[in-house]
Amino acid sequence: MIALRGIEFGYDDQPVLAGVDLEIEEGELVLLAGPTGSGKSTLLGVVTGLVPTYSGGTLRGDVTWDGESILHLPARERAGRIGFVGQNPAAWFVTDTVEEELAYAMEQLGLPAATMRRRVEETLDLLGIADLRHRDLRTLSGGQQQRVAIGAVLTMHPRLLVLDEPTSALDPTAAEDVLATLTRLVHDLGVSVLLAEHRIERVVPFADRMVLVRGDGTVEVDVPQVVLERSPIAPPLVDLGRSVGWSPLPLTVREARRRAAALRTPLAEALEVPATAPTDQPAPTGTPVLEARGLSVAHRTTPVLDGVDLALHAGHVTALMGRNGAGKSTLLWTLQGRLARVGGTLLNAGRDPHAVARDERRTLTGMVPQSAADLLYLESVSEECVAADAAADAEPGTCRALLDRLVPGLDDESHPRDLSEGQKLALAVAVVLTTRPAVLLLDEPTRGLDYPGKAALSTILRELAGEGHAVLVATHDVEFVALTCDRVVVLAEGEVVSSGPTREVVAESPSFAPQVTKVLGPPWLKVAEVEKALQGSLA
Ligand SMILES: Nc1ncnc2c1ncn2[C@@H]1O[C@H](COP(=O)(O)OP(=O)(O)OP(=O)(O)O)[C@@H](O)[C@H]1O
Ligand SMILES: Nc1ncnc2c1ncn2[C@@H]1O[C@H](COP(=O)(O)OP(=O)(O)OP(=O)(O)O)[C@@H](O)[C@H]1O
Repeated sequence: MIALRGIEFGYDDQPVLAGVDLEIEEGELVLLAGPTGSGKSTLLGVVTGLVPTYSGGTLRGDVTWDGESILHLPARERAGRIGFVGQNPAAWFVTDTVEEELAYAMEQLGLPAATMRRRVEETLDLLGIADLRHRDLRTLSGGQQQRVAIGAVLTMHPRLLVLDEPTSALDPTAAEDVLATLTRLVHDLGVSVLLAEHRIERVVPFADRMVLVRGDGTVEVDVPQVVLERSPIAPPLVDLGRSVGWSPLPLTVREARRRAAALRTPLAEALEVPATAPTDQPAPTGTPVLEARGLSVAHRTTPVLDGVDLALHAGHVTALMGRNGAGKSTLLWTLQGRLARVGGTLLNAGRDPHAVARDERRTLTGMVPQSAADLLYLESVSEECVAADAAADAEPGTCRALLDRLVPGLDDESHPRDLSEGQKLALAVAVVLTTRPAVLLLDEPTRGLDYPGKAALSTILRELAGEGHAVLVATHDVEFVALTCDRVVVLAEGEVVSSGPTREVVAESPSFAPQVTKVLGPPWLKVAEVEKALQGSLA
């Protein structure tokens, strides 16, 4: 259906894509993966036509649709057949309400009113957003926005859907629902899907083929099984498979569980030995750094948080999880002090953050917001880093060193606006971490980060905790939680519905359990724990 031939693309003297050939057939779901900043969004842009029209840069090669070149067909004329949802869907909204947004693209195509009406209704149901239909787009949570954006392109019935990290803001259940919906379109209607994603554990089970963009701008294209044999980008299941020598590699939890039978005895034995059994941080004791009691918060007249109790202790990393729209971002901004509450008490180091002046709040609490790029306002990576060091009175080079751990080797002179999403996020995280606040709040800090980047963030947060900081991470990334967090607090409809040690909370929940727990059962959470236990039992 669509074919890329000999695609080369770059900015001035910086090559991004170096000779990409790719064909996508009708009714195929193709997963695009690769390191942060490797060129995934760029490749999607070549397909939609947004690159090079809006990106600048030089493009060589050809793009054909049913055999005819569309290289010079502008993006808006490709839009009827190629539907695109970008990494930051809210930035693309053109109307005010959910219903208007779903109808907008069809109006542009001049479809009859009755058709539009029917497709809006179908789409609201397909994506489970019927109750949001009259809502103002600006008041939606991140995950709600992502679903509306996907719905808005589906109404056009495109033959090819191009999606950039479509599940990054979705809770695990919503992500599975959206992927199941896409798969149904692929199987039943012959729609094709090209989808870039970092959390490939979510997509691999649905993918027909996988494209790995290597760091040098070339690609490897094959079935996921083959690409993952050697890929530096691999989900925990594949890491586990490689570690214990499974071949072929299992791609689904179900396959892995069958293979895992042989591990049960040695793992059970390892549990009996203190040196090889997984251990948890002892439960926090003493006075918390930050304590909220009975917090209630409303957006205008709509109650969002209802009687939330939460305590953050020095030395601990806590995860805040829960469905899209549960109130996680609202809670973080309330703890930070920006949002007013209608009830309850809140103390950070003995003070009420809402009552302190805005500038001083920043010294009490570090906050990486969901749209992390909002924190970046200077002209280059190095200016951001130098300013962050100066503002925090940190040793020169501190921010840059943090950044290099998250995404190595960014050019000092790059403009933050030109960074990939993951690079922007890493820079914003580095800027906030440089101030080393006693309390650190992060809202979905793994979007756009590859597995090595996430592992580095995990290590950095553990180090900060080790030095006595208190950290709270709102996230849907169950694998990151398993790797990083001691405790988990789950919100549902503005109330805390469960909280406790990570191992207990996620083991009890089919949607929050990481892959290792799903395959091996509790108490196993991480590949490293399994490796340690098996080495111990062989020794
Ligand atoms: N306008 C620009 N000028 C110079 N370099 C750019 C520009 N836009 C993007 N880049 C660079 O091109 C490379 C590819 O970016 P792209 O957004 O395609 O990466 P990605 O693989 O999608 O990353 P992520 O995983 O973070 O989403 C990055 O190194 C980025 O810094
Ligand atoms: N300004 C606003 N006016 C009205 N309702 C709002 C406003 N901002 C947020 N909401 C609603 O409050 C609820 C909680 O939103 P919040 O962003 O805190 O959720 P979340 O748990 O962070 O969601 P996600 O996981 O999707 O990011 C949602 O139903 C959201 O639609």
